[in-house]
Amino acid sequence: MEAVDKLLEWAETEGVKLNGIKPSLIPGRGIGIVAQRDIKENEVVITVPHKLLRTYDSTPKHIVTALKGCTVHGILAASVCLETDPSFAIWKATWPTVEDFDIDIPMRWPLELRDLVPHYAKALLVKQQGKFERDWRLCRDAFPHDFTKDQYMYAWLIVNTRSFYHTTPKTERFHKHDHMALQPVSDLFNHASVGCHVKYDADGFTILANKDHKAGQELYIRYGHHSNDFLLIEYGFVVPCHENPFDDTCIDVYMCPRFTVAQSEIMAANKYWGNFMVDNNAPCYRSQVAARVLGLPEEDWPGVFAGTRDDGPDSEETKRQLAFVLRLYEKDIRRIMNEIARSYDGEEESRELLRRRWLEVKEMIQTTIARLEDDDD
Ligand SMILES: C[S@@+](CC[C@H](N)C(=O)[O-])C[C@H]1O[C@@H](n2cnc3c(N)ncnc32)[C@H](O)[C@@H]1O
Repeated sequence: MEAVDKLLEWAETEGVKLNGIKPSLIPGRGIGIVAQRDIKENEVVITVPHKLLRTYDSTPKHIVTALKGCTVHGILAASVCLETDPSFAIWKATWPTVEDFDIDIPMRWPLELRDLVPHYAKALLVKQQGKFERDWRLCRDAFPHDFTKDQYMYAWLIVNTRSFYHTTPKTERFHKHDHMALQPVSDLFNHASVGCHVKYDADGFTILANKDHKAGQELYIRYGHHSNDFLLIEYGFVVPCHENPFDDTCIDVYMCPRFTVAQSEIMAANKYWGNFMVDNNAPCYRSQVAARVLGLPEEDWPGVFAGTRDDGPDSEETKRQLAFVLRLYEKDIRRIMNEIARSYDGEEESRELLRRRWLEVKEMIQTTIARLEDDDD
C-alpha cells in the first residue's frame, strides 16, 4: 500500500479532499475505499478538482489531432501511453498490473477460454475486441514507434475499467460511450448495485455517501445497471446474482432454433426476434411472447403481437415451452461447467471467475424452471 500512500500524499497537494475514507486492500477486490470513522448519509467523502481529470479536453492537442476519428476511449489510452509527467507515475503505480488483467479480463484470455463465456458475454467480447482493434489501428498509424500493441491494450483496458461518466460542451456531441474521464483516487471505488452518489459541481468531481456507514465498512459506487455478463467482460468481475438486480442471461441459442426460418421472419417483422433473456425473477417479456407463440398456430400470432389475445388460456402451454427451452440451457450449462473443470487453458483464477459466472447463470435458470414448474401445481 506504499503506492497508495504516495498517491494520497500527491493528491492532497493537488487539492483532492478525502473526508473520513481511505483506500485499503479488500480480499478479492484489489483496492477499495473504506470508512475510517462513522460516516453520515450525504456527507461528501471525496472531492477531486477538475484540473486533475484526464479528459478529451485535457488531452494534448497533438494527440487529439493525430487521432482524428478515434474514440475518446482510444485517445485517452494513447495519452496514457504517451504521458511523461513524473507525477503521473505516482498515480499509475496504484493501477492493476498487466498480469492482473491477464487473469481478470476475458479479452486477455486464450481463445479456448473466451469461447466458454456465456452467449451474451461473447457478443460483448466480440464488440469490445472490434472496438479495440479499430482504436489500435488508428493509434499505430499515428504513433508507429511510441508504444506496442500490448502496451496500448493495457492502457485501453485501464481506461475501460477505471473511467467515469463525464461530459463537457465539447464532448457532448460524442456517443455516450465516449463521455469519459479518468481521475485519481476516486478510481479506487469498487462497484455495488447500490452505491454512493457521484456528481460534478463547481469544486470538481464529488462523491457523497448514499447511506450511513460504520467505520470499517467499504463504500461503493455503481458503475451502471450492469448484468454480470457485462461486468465480467468490461470490468473482469462478477457479483452474486442475488446482489445484482440487473443480472440476466440470454437464451437465444436455445429459443431461436425452435422456430423455422419463416417463423423467425414473422417474429422479426413484429420486432420480437432475439434478445430473449431470463433475469433473476422470470423470463423477460420477449421470451414469454416467443414461448407463447411457439405453442400456437401461426394464425393466432397476430393477436399475441397486438396484445388483443387473452393470455389466460395460453399460459400453461407458454410455461411448458419456456421450461423446455430452459431445460436445454440447464443441460448445456452442465456440459460447459464440466468443460471448464477439465480445462487447463489460461490461469486457474480466470477459470474460477468463469466458473462463478456459470454458477450464477445456473442458479438463475434453475430458479426460473422451479418457478415455472411450481406454478403448474
Ligand atoms: C475502478 S477500479 C476499482 C479499484 C480497484 N479495485 C483497484 O484495485 O484498483 C475497477 C476494478 O475494481 C475491481 N472491482 C470493482 N468492483 C468490484 C467488485 N464488486 N467485486 C470484485 N472486483 C471489483 C475490478 O477489477 C474492476 O475492474
